[in-house]
Amino acid sequence: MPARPGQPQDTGWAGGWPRALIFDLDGTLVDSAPDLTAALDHVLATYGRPPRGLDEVRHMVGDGARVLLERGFAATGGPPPDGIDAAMTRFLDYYRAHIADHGRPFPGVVEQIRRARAAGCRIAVCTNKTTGPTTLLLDALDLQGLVDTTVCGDTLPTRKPDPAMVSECLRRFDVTPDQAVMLGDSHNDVAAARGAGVPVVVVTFGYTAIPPAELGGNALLDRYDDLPEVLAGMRSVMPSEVPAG
Ligand SMILES: O=C(O)COP(=O)(O)O
Ligand SMILES: [Mg+2]
Repeated sequence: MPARPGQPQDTGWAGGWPRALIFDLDGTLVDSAPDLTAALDHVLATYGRPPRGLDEVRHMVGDGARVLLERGFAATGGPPPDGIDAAMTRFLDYYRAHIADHGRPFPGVVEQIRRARAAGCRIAVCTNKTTGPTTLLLDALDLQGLVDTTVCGDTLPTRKPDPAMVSECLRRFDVTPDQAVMLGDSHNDVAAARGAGVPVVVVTFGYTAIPPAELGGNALLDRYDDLPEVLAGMRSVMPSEVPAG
């Protein structure tokens, strides 16, 4: 809403919450690495390759399943003999059947989403995962009802780190970049958010191989219980909070 002369600018934040929170999925909203590891190691085993295990696989997540598979094969002797598409089919067959055997929303995130929604904030999921597994995962964890829109790795021609997916979330919610906050765990999230002009909170419990503090986010989040405090700190330094006129 444009500010009237002499009135403070309406930034759209209400009750300490922005108008939109844009969540990355793997490593930010859901601790999905154990199921992704099981699926990757299952596929590798069918090719006689050794498992990679959770500690290694968690750092391979964030660029979509195909890249995860490519990384898994690269670490075990090279591409699959029948091609990556055949391996992808095996991966998706297994992953769909075991989408949330172990995966859970990170502690506290559901409560914070409920609080944000009660204050009128809308929730987007912005993930490089494709739409099929994303929908299955959100359904399996009863998150679908808490999410207003999802923009997935196959929604647009480009994926994160390109900013288009984040801009698409803003467009769907009809909000400006400073009325939204992105939460992510990787370089891809920070680059996409920054490219779209959206401030970004980096969670410190995600899957990045780069130390979270070095990703260049606006703030770090160690646990979801701290989210209101972290947002309050970010809001106090946002230029749009300076009263207009
Ligand atoms: O690598 C993936 O499958 C997607 O990862 P993201 O949810 O962190 O974007
Ligand atoms: Mg992620």
